Amino acid sequence: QSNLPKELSEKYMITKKIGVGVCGEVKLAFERATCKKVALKTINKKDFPASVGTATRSAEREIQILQKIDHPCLIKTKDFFQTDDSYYIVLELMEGGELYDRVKSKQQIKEPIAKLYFYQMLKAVEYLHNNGIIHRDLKPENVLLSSHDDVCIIKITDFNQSKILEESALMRTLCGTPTYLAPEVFTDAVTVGYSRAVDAWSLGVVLFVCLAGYPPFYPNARIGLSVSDQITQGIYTFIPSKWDGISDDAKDVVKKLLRVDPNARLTIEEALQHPWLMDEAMKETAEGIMYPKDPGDADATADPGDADATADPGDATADPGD
Ligand SMILES: N=C(N)N/N=C1\CCCc2cc(NC(=O)c3cc4cccc([N+](=O)[O-])c4[nH]3)ccc21
Repeated sequence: QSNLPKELSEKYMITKKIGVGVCGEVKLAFERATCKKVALKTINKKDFPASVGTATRSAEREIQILQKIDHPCLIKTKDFFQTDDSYYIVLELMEGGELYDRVKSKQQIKEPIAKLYFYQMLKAVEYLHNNGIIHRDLKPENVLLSSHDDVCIIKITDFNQSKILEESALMRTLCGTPTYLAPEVFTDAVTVGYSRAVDAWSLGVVLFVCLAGYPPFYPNARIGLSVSDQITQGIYTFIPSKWDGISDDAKDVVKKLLRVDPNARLTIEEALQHPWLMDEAMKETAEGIMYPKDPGDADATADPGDADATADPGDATADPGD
């Protein structure tokens, strides 16, 4: 093990590599005191945005978010170390690995399972949005599965691109008397504050990939249309051979999330009210694994030591769009 922090190797025995991410790797580790299995994610500091200043700030913002969030479908950090060139984050083990690999190996995920995973993603992103956090990088690589079983907990990870919404100057302006306020300030206000809609779009793409086994937007899907043209024009195809066995309700959710106009796009709340998600059996299963009655069968019993240091939202830079 290259220059690991002493405290880290004293507390954990690090063994084999279990996942390789674009930025750093994930290794299986054992907490020496309890013999409990954990995951150790290493993130090279050089993988954060260029100049040192913002790198540390963006890294600190992510660590802040990771330590503040508390939801069954969001990754929980158990410990944290750093050296000059790397961050070492100890996490709950997610033995099912990335949703990306599950979709790749299964080609298409059965509709009821895709719905169970999608419901959990919606609940996790609903929690983030209610806490003024936008993920901005939702994709199958950032959705982890707690086990190899179809019915399992999913957890969203990687808050590298996340933004914390804070009260904006525009909000303060709109609270004052508008005597001297130009009309465009009001019209602009209608569209600003929709940056969270990007997460709804991304979940639409993730759902499409889980159900169909191929993405809605990809090179040469339409001759002469680049991927970004396909996206900005909202052009994609439900290939019959892949979609024939899938319900119209499922297709309808995808259509309403993949709306180019963010104001017309389903919000997370609206998606949770869509007929496709009005499935009591699925919800019962989901709530049962998210909030197990008997703490014994919790996937990772919360360690009382996991103090959730609440970050002050004012600390981070808000997305100018907000
Ligand atoms: N990039 C960034 N700035 N923040 N990223 C982050 C923030 C810190 C948490 C975090 C965790 C992961 N990934 C895992 O945990 C994980 C992947 C995986 C694959 C197979 C098996 C297991 N497992 O059996 O556990 C796995 N755990 C990927 C990115 C990030």
